[in-house]
Amino acid sequence: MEELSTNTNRVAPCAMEEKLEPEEEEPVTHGAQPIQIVLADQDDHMFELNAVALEKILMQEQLKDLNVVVLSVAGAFRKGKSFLLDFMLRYMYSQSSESWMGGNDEPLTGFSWRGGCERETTGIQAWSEVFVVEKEDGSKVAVLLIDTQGAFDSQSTIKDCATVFALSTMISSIQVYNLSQNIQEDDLQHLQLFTEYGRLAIEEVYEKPFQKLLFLIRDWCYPYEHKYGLAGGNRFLEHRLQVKQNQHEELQNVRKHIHSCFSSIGCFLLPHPGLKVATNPHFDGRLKDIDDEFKKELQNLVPLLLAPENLVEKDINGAKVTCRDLLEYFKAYIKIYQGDELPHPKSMLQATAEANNLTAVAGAKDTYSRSMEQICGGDQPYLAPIDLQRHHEDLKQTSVQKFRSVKKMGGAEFSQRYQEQLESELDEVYSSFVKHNESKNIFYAARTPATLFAVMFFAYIVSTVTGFIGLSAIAALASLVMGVSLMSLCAWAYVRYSGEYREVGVAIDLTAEALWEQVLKPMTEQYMEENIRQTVVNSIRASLSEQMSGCIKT
Ligand SMILES: Nc1nc2c(ncn2[C@@H]2O[C@H](COP(=O)(O)OP(=O)(O)OP(=O)(O)O)[C@@H](O)[C@H]2O)c(=O)[nH]1
Ligand SMILES: [Mg+2]
Repeated sequence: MEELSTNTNRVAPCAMEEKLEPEEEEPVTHGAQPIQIVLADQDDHMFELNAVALEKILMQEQLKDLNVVVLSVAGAFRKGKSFLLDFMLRYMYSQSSESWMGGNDEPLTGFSWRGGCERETTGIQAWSEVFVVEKEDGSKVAVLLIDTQGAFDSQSTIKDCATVFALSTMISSIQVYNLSQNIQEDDLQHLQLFTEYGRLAIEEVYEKPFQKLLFLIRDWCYPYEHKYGLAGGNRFLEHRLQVKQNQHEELQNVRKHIHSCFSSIGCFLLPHPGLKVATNPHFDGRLKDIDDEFKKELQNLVPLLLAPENLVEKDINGAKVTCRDLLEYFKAYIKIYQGDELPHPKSMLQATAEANNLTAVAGAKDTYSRSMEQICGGDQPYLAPIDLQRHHEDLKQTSVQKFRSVKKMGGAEFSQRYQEQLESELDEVYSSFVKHNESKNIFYAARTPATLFAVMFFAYIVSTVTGFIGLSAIAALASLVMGVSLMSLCAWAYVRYSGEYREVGVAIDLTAEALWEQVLKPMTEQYMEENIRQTVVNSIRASLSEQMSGCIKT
């Protein structure tokens, strides 16, 4: 785990040249305000970049070519993210002073924060003032502070939460993962899911796609086990993220994934700020209402992230990113999340239920295919179509029954969709079995040459008769048809023999089939019908005349 140290240095806040509309009427700090750079649409769950506002922040003349440091705070909703960022703002505005935390009676302003159980921040907000910090080597960097929509509120889908978290991880160089009381396994699983969603959007992934991650545990209640602050936090995290030999693969994978995503991971344990902060509706952020222990640790935490020597410049694929570049990256990343190319992250139950149902569909389909293979597979002889259909219906029913008998998550209504999918997939498999079976029918196989022969014979008759009576134009046309049919027949025979030019063979088959279906088959059927009719009429006549002669005799 990386050890961080504190220090102070010169800072010049750089306000936007043009005043931007604040998102809401919130108190402003030093004439600056939070700017909504990513807007969340509540109804269609889409995110939109406010490119104009972001451009105004990042493309200021004195900033655009400076390397950028982006600190973003993300995590579950209502856990004090915006509150913490406002202390960071205080530090950035007055870090030369030891008393950067401000006076005891000063209300806390900046990013909008409040008590209560309903969410406050939506989408992604940036502080309109970008701070220019001179590092120890004399180089200047631009520091941008970002606040994000809290995850897991009652209005956001898992995809919304994943999108905000992934965007925050992708654009930041320092990501603060704000947690409450402990690191639970589901916190790690969500981090894995969300960072994977971010990694998926990056085209070329080098070894570690993201930079610094700080687990910030609020309301830490176990200082007797691991002390407050970075050292205690890092020891605790080391213990939590340890990959052990006898650990279940699932637990190992989460840990390996997190290690593989960030180049530096740390943890800070922050004490509870006191009951006034947590429960008093009139608390407005004054230091006098906050517990001393919390203030002491906060005094250490903020410089660990934002002191000049601790600033981590944003780096993508080994190249430093300037404010101007960051704007372009932001535009590109948001486009990916607006498109359809990425899979939709789902809730654990939904993903598990889908996997259960898909496995049951695959199992049932496999049973059907294996049984059908035994009935009409490659080695089996031709089967009468009516028998084939009967087998299909029986096996389809067995297969659906098998699907229904497998225990699946998600409920009956959910699995009905998969049953329908199974039925339509079975019908598709059946139609390919039908084609395969037909190809074994010698008459079916001979249909193309028979049709071509019939055409040639008919054309020969027409050509001879019309030639004889002097209709030479029609005779020539009939000879041409005969020649084309003969050539088609030769070509078809060659394709069937050699297996080359298969598309020519398919075209000839299709033409012959059309001729068969449209002309020859109706003619044959008509002829057969006529024959049958004639036979029936004759037999009725015969039996009638027999009866009549019997009557006359009696
Ligand atoms: N228990 C506890 N409460 C805190 C802490 N820090 C701030 N709060 C309180 O938590 C409440 C919510 O603070 P916000 O900063 O608005 O929380 P948020 O995480 O930004 O919330 P959303 O914007 O809705 O995601 C406020 O009443 C704060 O006083 C902390 O460390 N522990
Ligand atoms: Mg907030």
